[in-house]
Order: sequence, then structure tokens, then C-alpha cells
Amino acid sequence: MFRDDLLRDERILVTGGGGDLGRAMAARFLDLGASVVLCGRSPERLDAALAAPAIARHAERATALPCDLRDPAAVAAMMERIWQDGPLTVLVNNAAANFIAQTERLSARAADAILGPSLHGALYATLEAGRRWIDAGDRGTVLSILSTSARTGRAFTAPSEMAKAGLEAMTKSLAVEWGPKGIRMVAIAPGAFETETAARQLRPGAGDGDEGGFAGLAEWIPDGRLGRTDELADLAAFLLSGPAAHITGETIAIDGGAHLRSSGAEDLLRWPQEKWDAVRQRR
Ligand SMILES: CCCCCCCCCCC/C=C/C(=O)SCCNC(=O)CCNC(=O)[C@H](O)C(C)(C)COP(=O)(O)OP(=O)(O)OC[C@H]1O[C@@H](n2cnc3c(N)ncnc32)[C@H](O)[C@@H]1OP(=O)(O)O
Ligand SMILES: NC(=O)C1=CN([C@@H]2O[C@H](COP(=O)(O)OP(=O)(O)OC[C@H]3O[C@@H](n4cnc5c(N)ncnc54)[C@H](OP(=O)(O)O)[C@@H]3O)[C@@H](O)[C@H]2O)C=CC1
Repeated sequence: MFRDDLLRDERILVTGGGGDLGRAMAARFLDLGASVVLCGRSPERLDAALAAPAIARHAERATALPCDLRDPAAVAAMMERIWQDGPLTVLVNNAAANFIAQTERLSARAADAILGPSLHGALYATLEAGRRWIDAGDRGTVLSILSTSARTGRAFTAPSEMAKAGLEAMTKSLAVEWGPKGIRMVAIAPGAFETETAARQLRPGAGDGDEGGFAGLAEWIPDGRLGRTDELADLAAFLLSGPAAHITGETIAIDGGAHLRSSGAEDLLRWPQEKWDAVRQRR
């Protein structure tokens, strides 16, 4: 589909690179010639990502740095370390946290557990990369992974929707402010992709024969299926490539048209209180 050297000149930081979608994007960027740095909190998850065959076969161009994006000093230190080996050309804001809950029962700590990495962490990383690009007169691109719910809102995941809508506002605002400085801001809004964490956090089984997972969502999706990680990775690669140079401030949805029909909370809106109580107890 793409030329093998499409991203040859790119050096890309993928936050949450130990997670399913981050890992899939990193592998695709490596296939297309880029150098990639992965970050996340868990060194074990990062090591597992580096050892995965799709990444390990490009080992000379893949590295990882543990970093908790909720800590601005840790983000600054990570960027300093990365820049010691040369500038990034691309930041992919992919790391996030999310879980379903009745919003009125969220503690302040629970809300911050979601807003911290998903909104603040992405902003800290964008500021650290952006100011380095601007100071050096370098070009750069920020790709943020949002969610279709930045457009629709979604019941029972309000803090995550607030974070993703905030990142969409950042994408549009900085496209204008930083565009003249050579920085491009783009975003992808995925619909449902059955990654291990998303299925566990967003559709936990609640007993009584309910297996959980995303399978039941497909009936709401106009093309009848969930997204595939390779489709997301290809869209990301295109948005980072030369042919996309005139696209900025834009968010592309990849969801089979699902958000035009539903925010994806129809099943949750029918849950009885006992089911919410059961899920809350099992967390
Ligand atoms: C028609 C179809 C349309 C399409 C539908 C699409 C549907 C999919 C849309 C998906 C959009 C986005 C998805 C994602 O982002 S998936 C990625 C999820 N990945 C992660 O969450 C990874 C990171 N996760 C974590 O780090 C943790 O799971 C956690 C989020 C819990 C944060 O961990 P942390 O260690 O920081 O937090 P603590 O365990 O210390 O807890 C902090 C407080 O939060 C409370 N808490 C934790 N879990 C829950 C819960 N499940 N419910 C309520 N409250 C929770 C916890 O009790 C702490 O609060 P207190 O101290 O007050 O008790
Ligand atoms: N799967 C889906 O259906 C959808 C996903 N998305 C978005 O796609 C992106 C990837 O999701 P997905 O691959 O499914 O989820 P994962 O949970 O697999 O990936 C999220 C990654 O973020 C990292 N992370 C979380 N908190 C922090 C933190 N404080 N500092 C650094 N890293 C952190 C986690 O690593 P660690 O725990 O090691 O820190 C994890 O690897 C997210 O932005 C998500 O919101 C959007 C719509 C739908």
C-alpha cells in the first residue's frame, strides 16, 4: 500500500507504546523506515513490545523509555534524554486511561486517574516537543489518538470524553498557532478496536453469563465489525507522511460510521443498578 521508505526520515515517539494500538502503530512506522521510541509506565510492557517479532525485526531502530506522563518533570527528563540522540520529528499522543463507571460515583482520584495521562500527559509531551522544535526552527508533527466520543460524548466515561475533546481542541488551536512555525497537528478518532485493555476496562463481564468484551458492539456499527489495528496503523502512517503535509488541525474518524448512529453506550444505558454494583465491587 505504501512505499517501503515512506517514513524513512522520521523519528517518532509513541506514548503508551507498550499497549496494543501503540505497539501496532510503532511496528508499522518501523516497517516504513522510521526510528521509534516507545514510552509507558511499565518497563515490563515496554520490554514485551520491543521483543514482539514485528518490532524486534527492526531492533536497531526501536528503543523504549519508561515514563509516567502524569509527572511533568518526568516528561521533561524523557524528552531531554531523547533529544540527546537527536530531535524527534513526530510525537504520537497515544497513552490514555479509561474505565466505565456511574459518573456520580467517581471520586476525585478516579477522575484524575483518567485525566492525568489522557489529557495532562499528552499536553506535557506536546509542550516539551513543541518548544524544542520551535527553538531549533525544526519542523514537527503531533498526532493525537482521540476517540469518536470526542464528537458525541459518551455516558459512563465522561472524564475520558472530556480528555479527548480537550485534545481535539489542542489539535485545532495549535494547528493555527504553531502552523507558521512548521508544526502540523493531526488526530485520529478510533471507534471500537478490541484491544485487551479497552475490552477489560470498558466492557468488564459482570457475572450471570455476561462474558464482557466488545463483541456486542458490532451490531451498532454500520459496516458490521470492529476496527482492525492494522487499519489504524495505516491511517496513522499516512497522516505522518509527505502526502499528508497539507492536512492540519483535522481529526479523522475510523469507526465504520458507528458514531453517526450511536455513541456506543446503548447497552450500558440498560444496565440495572445491580450490574453496576457488581462491576464496581470486582474492580
Ligand atoms: C457503536 C459502537 C461505537 C464505538 C464504541 C467505542 C467504545 C470504545 C471507546 C474507547 C475509548 C477509549 C478507550 C481507552 O482509552 S482504552 C485504554 C484503556 N487503557 C487503560 O486504562 C490503561 C491504563 N489504565 C490504568 O492505569 C488503570 O486501569 C487505571 C485507569 C485504573 C488507573 O490506574 P492508577 O494506578 O492510576 O489508579 P488506581 O488504581 O490507584 O485508582 C485511582 C482511583 O480510581 C478509582 N478507580 C479505579 N478503577 C475504577 C473503576 N473501574 N471504577 C471506579 N473507580 C475506579 C480507584 O478506586 C481510585 O480512587 P479512590 O482512591 O478514590 O478509591
Ligand atoms: N481500543 C479502543 O477501542 C480505543 C482506543 N482509543 C485510544 O487509543 C489509545 C490506545 O488504546 P489501547 O491500545 O486500546 O489501550 P492500552 O491500554 O493498550 O494502551 C494505553 C497505554 O497507555 C499507557 N499509559 C497509561 N497511563 C500512562 C501514564 N501515566 N504514563 C505513560 N503511559 C501511560 C499504558 O501503559 P502503562 O500502563 O505501562 O503505563 C498503555 O500501554 C488510547 O488513547 C485510547 O484512548 C480510542 C478509541 C477506541
